[in-house]
Amino acid sequence: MKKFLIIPSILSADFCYLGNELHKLLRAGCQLIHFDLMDNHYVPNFTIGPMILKSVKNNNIPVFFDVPLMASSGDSLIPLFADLNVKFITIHPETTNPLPRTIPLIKKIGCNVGLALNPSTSLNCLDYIIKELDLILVMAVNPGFGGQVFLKNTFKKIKPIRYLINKKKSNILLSVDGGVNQSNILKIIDSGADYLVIGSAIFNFKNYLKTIKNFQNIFF
Ligand SMILES: O=C(CO)[C@H](O)[C@H](O)COP(=O)(O)O
Ligand SMILES: [Co+2]
Repeated sequence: MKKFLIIPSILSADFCYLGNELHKLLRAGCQLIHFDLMDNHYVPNFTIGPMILKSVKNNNIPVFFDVPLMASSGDSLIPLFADLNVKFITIHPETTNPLPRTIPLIKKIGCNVGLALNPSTSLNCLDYIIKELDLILVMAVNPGFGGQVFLKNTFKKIKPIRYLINKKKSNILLSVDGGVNQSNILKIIDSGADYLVIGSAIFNFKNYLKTIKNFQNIFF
């Protein structure tokens, strides 16, 4: 059976009870949490920033974060995430300096490097940079909102990336984000995803433990 990990996308959580939401996810076995930073400029929505992660850390909630920077001034935000239990900082190539200048900023603060590919972003941007990456985040929706429909063309992107990673015998993780649910998760895993980022198909249900177990039992 292929190994995969469910990564809850906190965008769909109830922010009034964020600590409680994180504890519920921990009880459901999720330690890595996807935290989209949105600036209402690069994407037409606004979320939360590093202050919240600081509060999570100060309250000793033992989670780690994958932080996609959906923000126009992506580079200037990177240092703000140092020492906040951030495992991956994931950048959109459209938002940064040339990637060879941005990637060292992420490594400097001890985080792993993720690259996000929007539905319209070509795979060509991987050519010169793939060996610097720890994670490729394939966006299956246009970034900005939870609860959108998975774009079927995404499969045409997941498969060649998986092929490329395997060909290079690389450990890069392949993550898929947007519109993942019970009816498409199996096909997404079969196409080669390691991480499944899931928002509404977890948070729309009361019992996260049961919902996440149902996703994990998909092979049985
Ligand atoms: O990056 C995102 C939106 O830009 C979210 O992570 C993504 O949409 C997850 O939510 P859902 O599973 O509800 O689609
Ligand atoms: Co996301």
